[in-house]
Amino acid sequence: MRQTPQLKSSNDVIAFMTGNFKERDVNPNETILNSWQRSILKYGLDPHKKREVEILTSSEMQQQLQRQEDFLSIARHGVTGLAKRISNAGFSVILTDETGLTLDAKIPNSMRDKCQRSGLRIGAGWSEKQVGTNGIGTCLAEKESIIVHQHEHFFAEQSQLSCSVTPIFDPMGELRGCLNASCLGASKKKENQFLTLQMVMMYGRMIENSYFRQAYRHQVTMSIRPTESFADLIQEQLLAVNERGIVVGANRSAFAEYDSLLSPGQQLPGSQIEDIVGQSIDELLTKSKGGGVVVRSFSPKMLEEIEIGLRVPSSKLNTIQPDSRRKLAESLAMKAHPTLQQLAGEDPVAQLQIKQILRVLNKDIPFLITGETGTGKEAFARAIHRASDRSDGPFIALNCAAIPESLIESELFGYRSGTFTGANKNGMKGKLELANGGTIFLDEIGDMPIQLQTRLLRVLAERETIPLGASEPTHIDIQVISATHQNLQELISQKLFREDFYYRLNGMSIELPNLRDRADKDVLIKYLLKNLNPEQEIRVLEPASKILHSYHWPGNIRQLISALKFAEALSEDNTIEAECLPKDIRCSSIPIQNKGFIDDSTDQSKTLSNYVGNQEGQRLLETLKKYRWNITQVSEELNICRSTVYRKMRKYNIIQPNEIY
Ligand SMILES: Nc1ncnc2c1ncn2[C@@H]1O[C@H](COP(=O)(O)OP(=O)(O)OP(=O)(O)O)[C@@H](O)[C@H]1O
Repeated sequence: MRQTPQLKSSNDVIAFMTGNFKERDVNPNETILNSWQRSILKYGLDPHKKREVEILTSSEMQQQLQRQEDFLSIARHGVTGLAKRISNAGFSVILTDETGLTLDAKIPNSMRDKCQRSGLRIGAGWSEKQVGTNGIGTCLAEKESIIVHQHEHFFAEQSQLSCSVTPIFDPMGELRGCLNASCLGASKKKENQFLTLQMVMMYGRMIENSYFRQAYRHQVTMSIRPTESFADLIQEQLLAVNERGIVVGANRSAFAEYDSLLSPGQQLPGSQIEDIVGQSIDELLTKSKGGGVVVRSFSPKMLEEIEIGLRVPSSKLNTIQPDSRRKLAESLAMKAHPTLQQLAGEDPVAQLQIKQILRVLNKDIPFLITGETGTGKEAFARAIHRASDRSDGPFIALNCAAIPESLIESELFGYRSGTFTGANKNGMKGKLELANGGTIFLDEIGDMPIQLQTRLLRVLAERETIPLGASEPTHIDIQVISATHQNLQELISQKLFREDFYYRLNGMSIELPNLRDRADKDVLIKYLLKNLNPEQEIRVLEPASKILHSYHWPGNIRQLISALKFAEALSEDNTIEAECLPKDIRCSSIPIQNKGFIDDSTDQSKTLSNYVGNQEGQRLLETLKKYRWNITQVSEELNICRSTVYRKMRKYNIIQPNEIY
């Protein structure tokens, strides 16, 4: 095997890369160069060493597929459609998640063995960190459509592949995965792959658009195109509007089309639909007969005639009178975001909380919501906004854990034109400015980098923000709601969270109960089933109800919703039997009500081997919770190694909060 020289300076790295490219007869573009640089410097990879693609075991993959069920069912048609068109030409089609893990693969039969050997298979990990420069990993890192052709791949093992890949974003603009078409032994010319890339991009956009429609299925959505124009799927502009005719969502094409046409300070989300398409929501509903007919209108923004196709989330809208339409639209929107009263259900603790919230509402008091994943922190924040005097203003959410630390600052404060090279030339409004007159929801606040806590603290005290690159501060009037599943007091003691920032955020704290502790599970289940299927009353039979009551619900209400959806789909005669529930819930045998069977009195009793079957799972779950899911501490307490903790967690279907859904 060849030895790679020591690369001490960036000049060494450049010389090393140049040598490799020359040897391979590759003329790399900037994307490939950057990716090679990352592979060497960031991930410490060596192109002269052999590197196989890592494949998950089938049980690990099973878990991943369950977690990604929603994404997969949305993307499936796109993957199959693309495969139908290009598999005869020898292409394999691959769908991955945002980490580069292959979730779905359509491989031409004749090439199955070859492709499997090259790692074109479900369960294969294609991140740059794992295999250096490659179509999938590099597309995910760069968040743009790319071709990685043959010897541009970092490792020789992949140099037979030519990959055309496009990223897939969810309706909130978050990277969700990518769609890839790969072929083995293509012609040497990279240009021959350009058409394939166009096709992949088209199907990628179609997946994003069905994702958009699925996410906004409870809202009116509209597809807009210039009259008489040739239907171009990549260009399909989609908008979602709420019951007051305010744009609440837009797909990539709509953003690209309208954002530059809006007046300074105006943003697409938050705009009145009338300003965009020249008709109010009521006019559109009436003229389209509740969504049945395409409406023609003159767009004051595009300054041309457009056609608007509406999708209205209930067939009832076709038959009712225009003036009652608004009421129905309102009730549909309510369903998408429950009110405070709906959230409280009949849980006495939650009802008391609501009373207290209503007492302090509109008094400029920040709320801090805590609770495990899926307990409804965001739902509560939205309901508080909706109940407040600011309900007509924007509700802007920032998930501090979901975006890289380096981007939080610009997301929050925005920047003015000319601040960064490569950034939007018109600058970007930060979330704080966007939330002006409304509410900002800072989700997973425990993940806010400490230096930004200092900056945000100042903004909240002075009610002024200075975007990056701006000279003048902008006044802001916002309600702040933050949320976390972490113990902020503990973060404070570890010096990871500022105490003064904590007090600034914690005007009133709202601690949401875990689902397993809620006293009104039956009422909640009834409410959720009614939401899932307003037309029919769904009954839950006693054995199924018992399981729903005794399961430990690590994913709380979100997991319950997903279990009920699953059960409803399998139910017959509107009756949910135990067999209709997802297997992991049916088979999870951790009887949480069976308290007291664990003897904690001696140190010896802590050892996991003292417990058998259900008791072992129960003991593990309790220890995990006691140490807030710190696996090292749990392994020490239970006297087992870390990998055994993970293995046992899998065995008992124990899922760490925030790892699910
Ligand atoms: N009390 C409730 N009644 C009915 N539905 C609820 C309730 N609380 C939450 N939900 C629903 O449960 C789902 C998950 O809620 P939400 O996203 O607000 O949880 P979360 O605590 O913010 O989760 P995470 O910490 O993982 O972001 C949403 O669909 C929400 O509408």
